Formats: sequence, structure tokens, C-alpha cells
Amino acid sequence: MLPGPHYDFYQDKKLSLVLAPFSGGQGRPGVEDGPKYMLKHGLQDQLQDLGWKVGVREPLAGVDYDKRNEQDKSDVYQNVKRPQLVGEATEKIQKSVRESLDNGEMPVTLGGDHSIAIGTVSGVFSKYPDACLLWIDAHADINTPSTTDSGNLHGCPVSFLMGLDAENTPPSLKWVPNCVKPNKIAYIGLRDVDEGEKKILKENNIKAYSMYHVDRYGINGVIEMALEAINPDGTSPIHLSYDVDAVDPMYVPATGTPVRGGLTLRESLFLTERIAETGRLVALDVVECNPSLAAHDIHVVDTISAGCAIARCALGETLL
Ligand SMILES: NC(=[NH2+])NCCC[C@H](N)C(=O)O
Ligand SMILES: [Mn+2]
Ligand SMILES: [Mn+2]
Repeated sequence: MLPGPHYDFYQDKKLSLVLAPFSGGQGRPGVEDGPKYMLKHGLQDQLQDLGWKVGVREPLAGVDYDKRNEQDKSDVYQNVKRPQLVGEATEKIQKSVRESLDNGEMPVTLGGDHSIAIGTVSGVFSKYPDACLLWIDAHADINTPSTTDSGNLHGCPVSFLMGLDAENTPPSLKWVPNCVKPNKIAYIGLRDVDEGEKKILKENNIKAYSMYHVDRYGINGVIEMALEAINPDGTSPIHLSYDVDAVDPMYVPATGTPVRGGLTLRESLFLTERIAETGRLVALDVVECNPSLAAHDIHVVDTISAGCAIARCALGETLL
């Protein structure tokens, strides 16, 4: 018999779409429209058609983030941009994700830039301290306040979640718990990693599968190795944090930091299908869709439909 999706943690198939229309972790406006576009694409109905009860949470409602992005331009801590805004937004997201979990609903968080994972991952690990984190991305997002060249916090979330460089953590991010241990995170899809990040990955012995490994071992080989490394007995809850720039820009052109030579669309979806099959998925992030960076409408549709497909496949669409 073919293995089907079995959501051990969500047998009554409830989820909440946690909307995180946030762009303060980087400099390109438009990424805050990701959630709106994915909803307009019909994501809620699509997930309902898969048998999920779907609610919506809006932890960032009521704040004018466009205005705050402007105002907070001068908010710089050492080299880090908008720490106050990112700290406030991610703390709200953390609470919302935790509430969702406490309610038996899988948090499916729609970004927004990847800094929002400070909130989603800390929320998940507060509920499931033995969880593991699978980070699908062209980038490692593990810069510290000391190593970041850009100063953009979407390039740093993992370092805060691991408590690296604590002495240089901006005060507004001091609340972030040191919750992810180096042996509980793996990366897939890397191809644009900064020198300082490479050093951190090496020193902490973090499992990082780049596009080289995808070519060498195939996507199936890589996901098996990653799961074996961070979830050896197969019982840990899995948080999947999916940056759509892991996918080749041929399929996902409308994203802030595209890097050529990425995953094919099938490889990107296969990863999520394999995770669905484990039955251990407890949370999903889909981040960095930026419709305003599309050269034309087809780019918008390609990008948003890839983002929605990632969510659907993680939630069982293609496993029968
Ligand atoms: N979530 C992302 N797209 N991150 C891109 C990060 C790029 C670069 N490494 C930086 O730190 O600025
Ligand atoms: Mn990225
Ligand atoms: Mn990222």
C-alpha cells in the first residue's frame, strides 16, 4: 500500500492560517502582501478541500506597518536594522502560534519576510521543546548582529533562536528563547551563504545540504539524511520553515533575494510531501513571496501558486 499522510498531531485536521504581512526584516516593500495574495489565490478553500478545518489568525492586525517601516528607518542597533519593529512583530506572532497549537490547530504562517520565523519557531518550541526544524532556503539566515553585512534581520532569525552572539542581541529581541539546538536543525537548498555563516555552520556542526548535495544524492537522498540527522528515531515534531527562494527563480521569480540554480518545482514539492508522509509536521511557514517584484502578471501567478502548492503538499494534497 502507498504511504498516505497521517497527521499524528492533528488527527482532527484543524489548522490556522497565521497571517504575517511583515517586511521589516529586509528593505524591499511588497513582501507584506504575500498573505493577501495567497488568500486571493484561494488557499483557504484549497486547504478545506483537503479536509482541513481552516481558521485565520491575524497577530499583526491594527498596526500600520508601512508607516512603522518608514518611521523605524532610524532604528538601528549596531548594524542591525529595525530591531524594535521586528522584536514587537515577532513576539505577537509567537503568541499567536502558541495559541494556535494550544487549540489543536496547526499554525501555517504566511509571510512576510523570513524574520517572522523568530516568532513561529519560538512559539512551536515553547510547546514542543523536543521539536526539530527543517529550514528550506537558498540562504542560511544564521547571521548574527556581528556577522551580518546587510543588517537585515531576515538574514538572522536562526542565530537568535540558537542564542548565538547573545551579548550583541538588540534589547528588543532579548525575549527570544535560546530554543533550537544545533543537532535539531537542518537546511536544504542552500546556495548563497555568507562567509561568517559558513563559519557558524561549521563550528556548530549544523547539517546543511546545499544544491551540491541535491545534485549529488538526489532530493530523496538529501531529505532522508536530513531527517535521520535531526529526527533519528522519527518521533520529534517537525517545524518546516519554507523560504520560497529555495525554489529556482524560474518557478519563483517574485522574491526579494532570488538566487539562480535552485530546486525544481517538483523537488520543492517533494520535500513537503515527504514531510507530510512522516505524520510529524506540527507547523509550517511559507515566506518571502513578494508580488511587487514581479516583472509581469505571470511572475505573480507563478510565485503565488508555488507558495500555495508548498502549503497544500505539506498538508497532504499529493499523497493519496
Ligand atoms: N530570508 C532571506 N531571503 N534571507 C536572505 C539573506 C541574505 C544575506 N545572507 C543577508 O544576511 O542579508
Ligand atoms: Mn532565502
Ligand atoms: Mn530565508
